[in-house]
Amino acid sequence: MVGYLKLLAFGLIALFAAIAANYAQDVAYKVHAIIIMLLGGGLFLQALRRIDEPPPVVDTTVYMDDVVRYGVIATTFWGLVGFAAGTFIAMQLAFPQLNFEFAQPYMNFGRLRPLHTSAVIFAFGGNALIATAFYVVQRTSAVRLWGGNLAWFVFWGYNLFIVLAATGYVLGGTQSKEYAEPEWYVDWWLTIVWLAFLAVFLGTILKRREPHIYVANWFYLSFIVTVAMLHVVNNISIPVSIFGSKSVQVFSGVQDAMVQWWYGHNAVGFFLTAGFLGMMYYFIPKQAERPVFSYKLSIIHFWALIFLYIWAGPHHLHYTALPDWAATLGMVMSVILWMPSWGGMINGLMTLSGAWDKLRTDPVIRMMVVAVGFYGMSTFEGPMMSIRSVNSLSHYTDWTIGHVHSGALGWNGMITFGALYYLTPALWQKKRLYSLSMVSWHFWLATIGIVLYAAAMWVTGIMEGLMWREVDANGFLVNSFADTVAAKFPMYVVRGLGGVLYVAGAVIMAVNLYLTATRGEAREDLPSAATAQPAE
Ligand code: HEM
Ligand code: HEM
Ligand SMILES: [Cu+2]
Repeated sequence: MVGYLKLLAFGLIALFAAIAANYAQDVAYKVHAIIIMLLGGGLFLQALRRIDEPPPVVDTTVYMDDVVRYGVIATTFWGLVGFAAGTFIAMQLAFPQLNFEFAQPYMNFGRLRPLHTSAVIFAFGGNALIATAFYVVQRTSAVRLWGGNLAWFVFWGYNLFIVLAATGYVLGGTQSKEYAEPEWYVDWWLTIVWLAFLAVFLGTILKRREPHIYVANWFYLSFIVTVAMLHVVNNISIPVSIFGSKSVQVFSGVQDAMVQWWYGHNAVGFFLTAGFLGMMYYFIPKQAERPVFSYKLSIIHFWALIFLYIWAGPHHLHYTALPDWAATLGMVMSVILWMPSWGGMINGLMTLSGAWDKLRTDPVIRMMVVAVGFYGMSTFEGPMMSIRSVNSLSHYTDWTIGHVHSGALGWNGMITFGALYYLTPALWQKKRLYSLSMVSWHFWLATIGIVLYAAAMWVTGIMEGLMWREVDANGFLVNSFADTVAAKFPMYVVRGLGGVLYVAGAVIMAVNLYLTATRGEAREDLPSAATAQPAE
């Protein structure tokens, strides 16, 4: 019966996608319709071939780790794609000739930039968050994921979203909202996938065998719930036609700007921070083999963090049409936010107390510690940049870009690498990583890459901010905009070099993880595979 329903569903999807492809009004929509049509058709054929097969027997007494393994692979893959894209657009800024004439308009900076941001945040970061959330919630609840194959739907559905988003940008399908570029139908699809993610996560928590809900799960849950809310509100728009990608935003003017930055800032707060703190709270104690430094602190900074973040968005809109009181409110909340942010940093770092020697012996721990250090640094810099007078210098300059990447490369990147290094041997039942010296290489390449990136951006950012302000004795501006662009050239090359080092480190990681999975020494005991074990 289920088999026939599947046939019907996939058949209808393929049919409607074919109709949509036929009537498509723009190329992004057409390509997307064709992708869905092929996918629906393929799934239809697969369902047809399996129609008489009994459903496979699944051992429900063990953790559902296959989907996490796929997540680890997807994270590594998208990381490489996103970092390479970042390095390429960094080079485009230094050498505009790289906006190749033959590839216009598909590969110009304007289209590749959102490809980069979405690839690193949503594809790399999102897959890392989904995979680790699935891993952590099972281990800390001592039950298998709720919802059977729903977890697979989340994984594949999310990655389909990524493919639609990325191809859309290159083909010019975008609603021009930063970090929310995908058009309406892609947004709808993500909403469905995200609700399924929430259901799997919450369902697992509800059926847990461990009475306590470990703090990492609090962070993951707040991330999933808040992102759902942000995504839906920020993307309220009316399609111009159901056969085209264009849509019209419901909000306009300063309201639209405020909704956009309420979304944008909280994407930082809940996607790039709360979710990754969930990762920190599980993998650092595990890797260090030490309990969390202060459980009380983790609860206090959790509530403070989620209460404060939601108000801070207006710091992106200083000196705009947004009323001053709103910008001031955002600024004040941002400055206070420094405290709970550092609460998290302190808790992460101090978890190592009594195990500091591991910094010397374990490069994975070193990676995690540097991640937390960069988290602390960017959450000091952020509140500072929120102050109106500081922002009047930093806004529109590369200082912002430097801030972004000390958070992104340092915190999100490094903590994810640490989690991947922990997960790969654990999931492929290996005694240890293939090579620790490769981890060391990765660590140094990435760290030097970040330092080059951030330092170059501080220099260019403050330089251009000051150049824009410079006036002569008569009060005329001294520099034209083009002067500032020319002055930045050397630093843009340095940033590009930083990117090359960062990508090189990630390639080494990918090779190391692959060799760990294929050639690592097998581990016989499988203590973590059974849900009958106590929570860990
Ligand atoms: C090899 C590593 C990377 C390089 C070389 C790189 C390079 C770049 C470049 C050149 C830009 C455009 C800057 C501009 O418009 O002036 C950019 C923007 C951005 N990147 Fe990266 N990136 C890298 C990794 C990452 C990672 C890992 C993340 C997130 C997890 C990230 C998040 C972002 C964001 C959010 C922006 C937009 C910033 C803004 O609009 O203020 N990047 N990146
Ligand atoms: C207490 C924490 C933080 C505060 C108060 C804060 C504050 C700020 C401020 C004031 C800006 C510049 C706005 C502008 O002039 O346009 C900014 C930009 C940004 N920050 Fe942070 N930040 C914090 C932490 C982080 C972290 C940890 C990350 C990344 C993991 C991050 C990612 C970003 C991004 C992506 C932007 C660029 C947005 C854009 O214009 O495209 N921030 N932040
Ligand atoms: Cu912000």
